[in-house]
Amino acid sequence: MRYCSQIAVYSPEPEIAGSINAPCLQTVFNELIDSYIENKVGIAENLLGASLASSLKANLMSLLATNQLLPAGTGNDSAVVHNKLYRNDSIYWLDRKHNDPHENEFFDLMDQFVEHLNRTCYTGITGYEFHYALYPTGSFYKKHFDQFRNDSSRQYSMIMYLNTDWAPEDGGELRIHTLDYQQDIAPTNGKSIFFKSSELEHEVLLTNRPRMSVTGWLKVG
Ligand SMILES: O=C(O)CCC(=O)C(=O)O
Ligand SMILES: [Fe+2]
Repeated sequence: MRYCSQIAVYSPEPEIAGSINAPCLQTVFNELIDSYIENKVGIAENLLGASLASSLKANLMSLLATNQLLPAGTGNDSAVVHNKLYRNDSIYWLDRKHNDPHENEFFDLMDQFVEHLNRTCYTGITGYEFHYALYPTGSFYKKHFDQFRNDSSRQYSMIMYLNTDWAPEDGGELRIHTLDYQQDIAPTNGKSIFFKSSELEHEVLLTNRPRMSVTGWLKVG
C-alpha cells in the first residue's frame, strides 16, 4: 500500500518487458516517490545519470554563451513580475521542438516517470513544463510556493542539479521550510528533488558559485 497525496493506493510493480533499463529506473523512481511520501521532499541521487546530466549542463553553458538565457520572473503569464530582490536566476524552457537529442532524452525519462507515478499513485498528471536555470554567483530565490494563487495546475515540483564538485562553502542550498523543521539540500550533480507544489515553502540560499539545474512542474488540466 502506498500513500500519495493523502490517497491510499495499491501499487503493483509489473515487470516492463523489452527494456533492459526498466527495473533499474523503476528503483530510482520509487526512491524518489517513497522518500517524498516519508519526508514531504523526495530525493534520488541517480535519476538523470552522469551522461545526461553532463549533456544538459553543456546545453546550459552554450545557452549562456549565446545569450539565450532570460531573467526569470515570478507569477504566471498574466502577471509576471521581474524583481531581482526576490529571485535573480536566468532560465530557458526545454522543448521537444528544439530537436535536441539530450532534451528529448530528458523528456523520454520524464514521460516514463509520469507514467510510473500515475500508475502507482493515481496522480492523474497530464502534462509538464521544464526549464534550465542558472543562478550566477551571488544570486538566490527567496521563500515561495511553486503553485500560483490563480492557477492550481502545478501539482509536483521537480529539480535536477547539474553541479559537479559542489562543496559546502559554495552555498546555494535548497532550503525547505515546514512548521516543524528546516532542511537544507546541497545542489550536487545528478541529485533530483520532488515535492508537492502547493505544500512546501522553499528558497534557494545565496550561491557562491554559478549554480545550474533543470527545474519543472508536473501538471493537471
Ligand atoms: O533550484 C532550486 O533548488 C529551487 C528552484 C525553485 O524553487 C524554483 O525554480 O521554483
Ligand atoms: Fe520553487
